[in-house]
Amino acid sequence: MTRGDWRRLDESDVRVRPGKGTRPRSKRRPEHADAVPAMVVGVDRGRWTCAMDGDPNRLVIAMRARELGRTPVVVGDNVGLVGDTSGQPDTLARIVRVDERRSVLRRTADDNDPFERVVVANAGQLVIVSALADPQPRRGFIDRCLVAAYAGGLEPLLCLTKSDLAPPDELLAAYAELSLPVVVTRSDEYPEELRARLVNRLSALIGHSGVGKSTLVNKLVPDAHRAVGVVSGVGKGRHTSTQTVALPLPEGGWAVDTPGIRSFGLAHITPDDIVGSFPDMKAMAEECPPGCNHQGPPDDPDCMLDELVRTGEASPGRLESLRRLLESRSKLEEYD
Ligand SMILES: Nc1nc2c(ncn2[C@@H]2O[C@H](COP(=O)(O)OP(=O)(O)OP(=O)(O)O)[C@@H](O)[C@H]2O)c(=O)[nH]1
Ligand SMILES: [Zn+2]
Repeated sequence: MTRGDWRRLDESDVRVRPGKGTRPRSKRRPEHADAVPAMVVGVDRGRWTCAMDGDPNRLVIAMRARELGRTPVVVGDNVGLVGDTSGQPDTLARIVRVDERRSVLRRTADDNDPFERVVVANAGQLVIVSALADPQPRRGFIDRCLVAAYAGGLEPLLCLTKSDLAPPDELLAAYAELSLPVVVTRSDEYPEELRARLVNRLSALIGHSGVGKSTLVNKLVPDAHRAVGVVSGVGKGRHTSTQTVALPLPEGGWAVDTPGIRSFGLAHITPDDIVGSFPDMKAMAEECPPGCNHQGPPDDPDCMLDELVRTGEASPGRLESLRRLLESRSKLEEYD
């Protein structure tokens, strides 16, 4: 997603958001025909930092136009801006359009906020950062991240850090059957493979505190602190350490740090939402009885996925891995 082609992934973006069929459009369209495209890279108290044309060097601060009401606008959203888009100090543009999202990462409702919320839009990739030791890896957490990724339309990438402290073999074996890309890093080596996988994409990074996420981000985005500073300067000086921000990668693309996400919204995800991300399973799952949870016998004795193993189209381990994920969807929160 270098500048210029950052919106090309889905041309349908250019349309006004669908789903408002009853409202006459003729009134709104001429007014916003001049709206310029931008990507949201930071949000702070009613102010959105937007990169014009996806260019990290052309940041503009915007408010949400009144006509959008409370339409959520989150990091990664592609928006249309009108008004003062000069980016000069003390100027404010208006967001008049939010394009349809290609993917969504949701966080769970919590005590202060009963609604599940989208925290990152349009990320192509979810980088699940887990240390191999100190802190110990937590399979339950990784599984829940995978479910959130598959259901939200993001490709997962497992990033195992601190390989100087423990070998990755056991975890690699646990996820081998999911054909999931994995990179292994240690802080005394440059994370070359990870860098290559982030170029020209919008990637969200998730991981527990202490796994080495900041260490990685600081290597990948040499001026990360400055970039974050730009965003925090926007909303009257508040600390942004708990904010989700998109950091520009030197070669193009963005890494979205998500320090604010403590758990994922998995409540409304169905087994089919997850199975849909497995091309080799999807078609067969459509042959299952209605309401099949794809767990196999005894709960789902007629699940057709077992057929894939019988015919040798899928390995028993792969089906088992998928079922473990399906199960983790309904498990209690393990992410603190
Ligand atoms: N041995 C070893 N230590 C590492 C490695 N990467 C990071 N650390 C250390 O682990 C600790 C946590 O690293 P951070 O990068 O701050 O971790 P984080 O995930 O950003 O944690 P928060 O800042 O709390 O969100 C620091 O003391 C790092 O020096 C590594 O590859 N090997
Ligand atoms: Zn089934």
